[in-house]
Amino acid sequence: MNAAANVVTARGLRKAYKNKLALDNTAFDIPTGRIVGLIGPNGAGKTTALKAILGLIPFEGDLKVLGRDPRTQRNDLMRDVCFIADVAVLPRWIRVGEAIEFVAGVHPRFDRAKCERFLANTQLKPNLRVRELSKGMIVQLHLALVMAIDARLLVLDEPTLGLDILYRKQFYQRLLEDYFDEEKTIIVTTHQVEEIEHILTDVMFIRDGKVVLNSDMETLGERFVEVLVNADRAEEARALQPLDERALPFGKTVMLFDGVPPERIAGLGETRTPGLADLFVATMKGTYA
Ligand SMILES: Nc1ncnc2c1ncn2[C@@H]1O[C@H](COP(=O)(O)OP(=O)(O)OP(=O)(O)O)[C@@H](O)[C@H]1O
Repeated sequence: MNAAANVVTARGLRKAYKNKLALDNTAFDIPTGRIVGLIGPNGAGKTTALKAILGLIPFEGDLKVLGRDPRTQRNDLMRDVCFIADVAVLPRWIRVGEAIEFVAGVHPRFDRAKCERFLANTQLKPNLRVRELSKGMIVQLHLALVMAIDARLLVLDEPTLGLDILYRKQFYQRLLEDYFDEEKTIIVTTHQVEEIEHILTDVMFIRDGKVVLNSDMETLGERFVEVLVNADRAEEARALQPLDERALPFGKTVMLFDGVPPERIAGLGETRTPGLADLFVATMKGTYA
C-alpha cells in the first residue's frame, strides 16, 4: 500500500512519560475508508496514540496524519479531523440550542440539519442547559455535534462511556449508516468489544505501548479459527498448539488456533470464526498475571 492511501502512517512512534513508556517504538498504518478499532487493556497506550495522532502531545518518531506532521501542522490538520475529547469541555451553562449555534458558527463543515436529526428522538430539547442534562445526555449532545461535522478523520476515544445500551447500539449504527463512507476514516477505542465488532473493518490490538496485531476483519477470520473439540480428540488438538483453550460442559473444549492450515484442523471438531472479544482475551493472556 502506498503512503498516500494511508490516513495515518506511524514508524518508531515513542512516547515516554516520566515513569512510563506509553508508546514503545511502535509502527502501524491506517488506510483511508476504514473503521478501525483500537483495542487494548487499561493503560496500554490507546489514548496516548490518539493524542499523538491529534497533535495534542509531544512524541518521538515519524507520524503522518493525512500527510501532515501533527506536531508542526496541527492547525492545518484540524480542518480535516474531528474528535471527541473529554465531554466535560461543554460549558455547564450553555443551552443545547446555543451549543449547536456555536458549532455552526465556528465550523464550516458542520451540518446543522444533520445534528438536529441525531437529536430528534432524544430528550435533548434546545432550551435545556448542559447542567440540567444527565451524564449520558451530555455525551449524546457531544456525539451529535461531532458527527454532524464532515471530517475526513474522526477520532473517538471511548465514545459511549456512560451511555445506555439502546443509545450505544443506535450510535454505532448511525456512525455506520449516516456518517461513514469510503472517503472517511474512523478510529475508535472502546472496551465494549462485542458492541463494535460488527461495524469495524479493521482492528488494532495494542499492548504495553506496541501495536501487536493490525489486521482487517476478513484476514482475521482466515487466520484465526475456533474449534469445538471433543474430549477424545483433545490431545491431538493440543499438539497443534492452540493460542488458548477453555472448557465447555460435557467434556468439550474450545481451542483457538492462529494460522494453522484448515486441513490440519478439519476433523477435530466443529469450527467457527472467533469473536473479537475471545480473540482479544487470548492475545492478551498474561496481562494481569
Ligand atoms: N499525562 C501522563 N503522565 C504520566 N503518565 C501518563 C500520562 N498519560 C498516560 N500515562 C501513562 O501512560 C500509559 C498509557 O496510558 P493511556 O491513557 O494511553 O492508556 P489507555 O490504553 O488509553 O488506557 P485505558 O483503557 O485505561 O483508558 C499508562 O501507564 C498511563 O499511566
